[in-house]
Amino acid sequence: MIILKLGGSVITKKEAQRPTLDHENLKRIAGEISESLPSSLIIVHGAGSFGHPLAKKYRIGAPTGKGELKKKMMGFSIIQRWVKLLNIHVCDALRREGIPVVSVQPSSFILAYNGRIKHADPRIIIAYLERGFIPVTYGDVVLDADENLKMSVLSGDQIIKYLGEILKPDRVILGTDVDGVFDKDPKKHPDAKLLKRIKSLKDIKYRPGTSEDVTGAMLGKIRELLLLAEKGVTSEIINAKRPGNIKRALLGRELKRTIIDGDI
Ligand SMILES: Nc1ncnc2c1ncn2[C@@H]1O[C@H](COP(=O)(O)OP(=O)(O)OP(=O)(O)O)[C@@H](O)[C@H]1O
Ligand SMILES: C=C(C)CCOP(=O)(O)O
Repeated sequence: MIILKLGGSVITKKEAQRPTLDHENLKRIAGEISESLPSSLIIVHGAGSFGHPLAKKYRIGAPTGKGELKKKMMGFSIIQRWVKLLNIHVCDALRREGIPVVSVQPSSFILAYNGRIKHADPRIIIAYLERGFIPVTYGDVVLDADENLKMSVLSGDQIIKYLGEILKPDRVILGTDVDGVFDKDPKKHPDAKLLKRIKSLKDIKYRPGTSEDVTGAMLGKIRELLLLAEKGVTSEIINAKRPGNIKRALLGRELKRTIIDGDI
């Protein structure tokens, strides 16, 4: 079994202020997946410009101020709609390649407490997998049992950690828009060096998030993957913007990447 994440930085134009799909990348990646389909696959995708700017605008995941609840609930409803629409685009692209996808909406079956998954039922995903479907789930907004927060943002990366821990897949592959994890942000520092392996957060010298990414960008991702590694599941981050990389990764071929295997 493989769990594959399609990063929001790949399938959307993440810097856009409005939700904007990257049709070209999505179509190409759907084709690559169909050419290298493993016998058991779960796809998780990020939100990119369909989620992060709106989650920031409506302060989802931040304490709810006096008189703010109604506005936040409207925001929740709007974001839930946009990420669902992105999921429809992703599923459509995969279906066009003949892949029997099934959409799994996190906000309809996951409850969080303080931003972390508190209650969920993975049995539906397992049942679809057993019948040969390819479940496609995604970063979403969810209800939060913390009375201050009331709602929070659930990243696709946290879903990967959750599912990885339970399902113990053979491989966990995260496709993003850079070749892996560098010692500093490669988009800002041309001299950044690609790290082949990460065992701890200390391996990254310079760790800013991005102001527009509400789930911690690369740092948030690594945190989840290190937690997953503690449970004995290794993961890898690859560049899904480079044509052919998803296919190579799914087929287990050589490519640039960072392996996250923690202190085990
Ligand atoms: N040390 C680092 N190594 C690699 N990338 C980094 C680093 N620091 C910051 N980044 C940034 O992290 C970004 C990738 O993380 P991001 O969370 O945006 O990916 P994603 O999973 O595709 O997005 P989404 O959360 O929308 O699904 C890169 O575009 C890169 O600029
Ligand atoms: C911003 C929202 C709604 C989900 C974030 O998921 P991610 O893009 O996987 O971090």
